[in-house]
Amino acid sequence: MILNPVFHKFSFDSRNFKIKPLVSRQNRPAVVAVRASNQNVHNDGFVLEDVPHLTNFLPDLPSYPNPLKKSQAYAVVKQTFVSPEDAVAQNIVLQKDSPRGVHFRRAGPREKVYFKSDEVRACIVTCGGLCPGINTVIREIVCGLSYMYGVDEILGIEGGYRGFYSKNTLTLSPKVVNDIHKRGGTILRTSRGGHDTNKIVDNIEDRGINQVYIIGGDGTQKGAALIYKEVEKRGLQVAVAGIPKTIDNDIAVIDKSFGFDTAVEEAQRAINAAHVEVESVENGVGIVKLMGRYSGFISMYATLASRDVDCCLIPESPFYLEGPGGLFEFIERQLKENGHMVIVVAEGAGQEFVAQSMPAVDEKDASGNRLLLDIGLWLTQKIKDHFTKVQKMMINMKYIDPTYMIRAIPSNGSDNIYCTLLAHSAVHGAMAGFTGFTVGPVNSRHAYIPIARVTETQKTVKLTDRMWARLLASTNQPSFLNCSEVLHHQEKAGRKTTEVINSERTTST
Ligand SMILES: Nc1ncnc2c1ncn2[C@@H]1O[C@H](COP(=O)(O)OP(=O)(O)OP(=O)(O)O)[C@@H](O)[C@H]1O
Ligand SMILES: O=P(O)(O)OC[C@H]1O[C@](O)(CO)[C@@H](O)[C@@H]1O
Ligand SMILES: [Mg+2]
Repeated sequence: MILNPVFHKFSFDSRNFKIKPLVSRQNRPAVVAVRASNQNVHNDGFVLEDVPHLTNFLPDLPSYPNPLKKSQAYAVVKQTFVSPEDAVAQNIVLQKDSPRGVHFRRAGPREKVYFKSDEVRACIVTCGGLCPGINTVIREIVCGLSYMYGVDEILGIEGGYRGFYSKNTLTLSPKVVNDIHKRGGTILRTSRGGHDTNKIVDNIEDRGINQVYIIGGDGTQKGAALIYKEVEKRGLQVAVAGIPKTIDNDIAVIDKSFGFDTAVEEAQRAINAAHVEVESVENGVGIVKLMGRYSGFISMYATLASRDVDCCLIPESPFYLEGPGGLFEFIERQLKENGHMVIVVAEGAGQEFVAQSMPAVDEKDASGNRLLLDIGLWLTQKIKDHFTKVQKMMINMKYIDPTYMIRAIPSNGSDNIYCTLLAHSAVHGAMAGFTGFTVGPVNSRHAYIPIARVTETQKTVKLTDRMWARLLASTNQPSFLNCSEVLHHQEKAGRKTTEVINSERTTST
């Protein structure tokens, strides 16, 4: 496991159960002793990967009783505050003798806060691509700060990171954000590129901002980590909270990113349209392209949800067209047996094929992300050419690219609830003085996670996990790989990524 210096390691004192700092030995993970039975102290490998706190660099910061104590919303809650000892386990499937492993601090309100409500000046910024639910997160940060903590100074930074120094701010209040969850996109607007840490932190200082809520994907979270470090260097009382956003669901550690379920649901409409089209003609072949740069999660889940998909192609699983076990052979068989078929392809799949048939282009967006070649159009043409020219067989090809339509819709009910939990967790964390953290559910429990932990690797579909096997079993498509090739591919794709992800999730769901 890779440990970053910003990780703070603590141990549980087995007698009074106070968390106390543990001296780090050459940056090795903290292995601590806890009382496993009333007599024996076991070294059972409990590790808490904690997030920074403002008092780490501002030790004299005063604290105050949490105003939630007086909140009508929490008036009858049995346990308003999360115990400081509560931790969320990263691995919940264990064997009798396995070490207890990595834990994160449980998210939620704390007994003490490190900001007086009338001294909070918060800001919210959204960066990177769109995703359903961003407006809901904005709404719930604003309402959460206002209704739970009595904060009334909340600024919206317009147009992503560069908005800190190149745009005016919006004043946000519960009234302003009341209806925004019904709209797709982000009312604050977004951008790629333009992250200048010093200029951003200068601006934070100039505006007297002391809580920064940053909604965005892996790139955004890397930017948030730099902002946190600069804030710490300057010794500012500024809490930096990251809220992970990505439609690709490629953020490590957390169970799932918000908007993902909405995207999978919306993808059903495109898949259904493709199915209706190809079912109604002779030799109909439908292709639906879905988002997913490096991770095929939307495609995999949309396929599993649909049952009208005959073949799903994702970036993690190399495929081939010709010969035994190839895509053409499978299409031919499906057409002979059913008269039609539907293929779902993730936009990042088969990029190496498309690149071979095009003059070399290596374009990047403003954030430095490689721009993808259009696998959907390429595949459509290849299939058409093969069946009409080589097989002398007429096929009816229908290509649907709903990618931006899926990303631009408002979030569904369950994502809205999820967004509320994320926003509230971020607000409670910042008010409690935590900083340099990302929030998110780990095994269904919301946790504060060190930012570096979610940016050190991207989550991808593991071909060796049971979920991909379930998909193959459901579609009965070719796997395109035998077992040894899968492992070889995983190795080529980056041993580190595989190892880290495997160590994050040792169990297959
Ligand atoms: N390594 C980095 N360090 C600092 N800032 C970064 C870094 N990578 C990206 N950013 C900044 O984060 C913002 C968003 O990054 P990016 O465009 O990669 O989207 P993202 O947050 O990864 O979201 P998504 O990929 O889901 O659309 C941009 O303003 C970019 O400048
Ligand atoms: O909005 P842009 O810059 O076209 O980016 C599209 C990319 O953004 C993502 O939606 C991630 O946010 C990817 O799935 C997609 O490749
Ligand atoms: Mg990204």
